[in-house]
Amino acid sequence: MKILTAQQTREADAYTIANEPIESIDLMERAATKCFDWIIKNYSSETEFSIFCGVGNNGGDGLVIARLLKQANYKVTVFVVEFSDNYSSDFKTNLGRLEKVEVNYLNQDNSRIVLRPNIVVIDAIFGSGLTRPIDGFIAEIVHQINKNEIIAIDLPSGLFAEDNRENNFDNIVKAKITLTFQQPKLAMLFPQNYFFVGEWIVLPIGLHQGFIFGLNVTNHIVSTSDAKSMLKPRAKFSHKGIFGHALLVGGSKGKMGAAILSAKACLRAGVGLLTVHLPAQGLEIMQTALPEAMCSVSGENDFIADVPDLSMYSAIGVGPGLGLEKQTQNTLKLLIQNSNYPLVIDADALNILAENKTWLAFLPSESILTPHPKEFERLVGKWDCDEERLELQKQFAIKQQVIVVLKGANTSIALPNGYVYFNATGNSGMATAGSGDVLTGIITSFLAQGYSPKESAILGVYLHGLAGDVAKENLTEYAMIASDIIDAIPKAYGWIN
Ligand SMILES: NC(=O)C1=CN([C@@H]2O[C@H](COP(=O)(O)OP(=O)(O)OC[C@H]3O[C@@H](n4cnc5c(N)ncnc54)[C@H](OP(=O)(O)O)[C@@H]3O)[C@@H](O)[C@H]2O)[C@@H](O)CC1
Ligand SMILES: [K+]
Repeated sequence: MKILTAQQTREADAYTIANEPIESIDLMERAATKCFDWIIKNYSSETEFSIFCGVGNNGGDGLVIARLLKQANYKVTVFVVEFSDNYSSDFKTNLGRLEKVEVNYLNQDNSRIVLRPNIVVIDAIFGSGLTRPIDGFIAEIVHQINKNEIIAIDLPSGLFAEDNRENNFDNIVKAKITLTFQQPKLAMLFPQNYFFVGEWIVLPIGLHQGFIFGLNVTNHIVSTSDAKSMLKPRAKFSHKGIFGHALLVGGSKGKMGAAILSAKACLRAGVGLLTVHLPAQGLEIMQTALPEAMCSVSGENDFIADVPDLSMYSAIGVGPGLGLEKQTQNTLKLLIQNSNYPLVIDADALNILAENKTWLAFLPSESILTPHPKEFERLVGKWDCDEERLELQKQFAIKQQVIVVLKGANTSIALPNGYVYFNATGNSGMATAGSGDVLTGIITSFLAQGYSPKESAILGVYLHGLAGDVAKENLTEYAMIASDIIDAIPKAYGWIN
């Protein structure tokens, strides 16, 4: 699904109004009704709401929600934040339609409000029309409402939809929930903004699909239907050769578990055959822990010191538990030089690359690098904010012609053409030892099965997160461990299929 900028959203609104066609006031009614429907499903009729409305169209949404909640017998008070006397036309119309609701006007001379702690605030002060950081009396209002539970409409007021580098973070609404129209905004996907956005929920409002289809957009969010459309059916009359032969290179003394987790995830994700290249001491461990995997054994006992014959494999993943021995580093160099197709590179393999940046130029194009933020920092240096981090990620992917999977909440996947796909599955329980090794196994599995590098990265990250969500349902995010993510892969497949 495309992530439109605020400007593109305005264009999509205008195009929808002109070509659906629908009156602007009716589109507002449709959007706000979606919010109302969500609110009444999630808040009992005992709830008391204070709705803070600006005088633009975000405020107009707030007024429609106030009217509908009042009609449904909720207790509702409206506060109009008069930042301008230039009311939008749809705001004016909806103010006229409001009946039997107390309306208070707040401005420069009168910005005092008293809110009891149990009141739920609906924030409709600013949406996508914000043009500068909030200050003055509006900032005072924001500070006061921030003490209460807040549902933000479209965006938390004060947060820009994309870039917040110039913003004043003291004066932004801190929502518990953000009900956002049509698609998440880029700023909602940055971990730094979680504090303001809370949990975001997308409410489709029927913007013109043909118009959105034609837009050139670089940022995307992976939806369930995107994942479904990528997943290939498994033919009835198939044999294991059809589903590829993956090679995983990993393991060292004390870190053999990482190779096992990766290997098991690779098999669970559906690869036909798997060989793991291991230090000699890993042979018995792997054969006992995972009889389905074949082993190729390095000459050294404690670490990997040579590259196996690569001719029979359809994909290679390297890194889990690899260690940083000098001979292992040379092995990685040879692997990079000798591989004719993209590699999946993780963990210690990334750390070795960070120490030997000249090797980056030799990576097979469309190789998939899967760093967590600290590993990415070792590759590209420090950043000040999430906007800058995303820029660095895109630039790195374009310059090296690789795919960068930057792991974290809303893992982002940057492609060699600069396009970025954000993932929305997964949860904090996945921040646990071995979770990354599982991801490497899954992505390598998809590559070996004949998925393109782009599909392997996007689908791999999606399935990994979804398996984490399945595991969370059964085990809570406190208690789950990496093996649980692997065990949940079958059910996660069931959710996509
Ligand atoms: N039909 C549609 O299009 C639909 C739109 N929808 C809804 O409309 C929302 C967008 O509405 P919008 O464009 O009216 O912008 P909104 O955020 O309400 O405010 C704009 C006003 O704020 C002002 N202003 C900005 N920053 C300021 C500041 N720091 N301090 C003070 N003032 C400031 C700015 O003034 P200016 O910058 O011109 O001085 C302008 O007057 C969108 O988020 C969604 O909720 C949905 O109903 C679906 C259908
Ligand atoms: K808002």
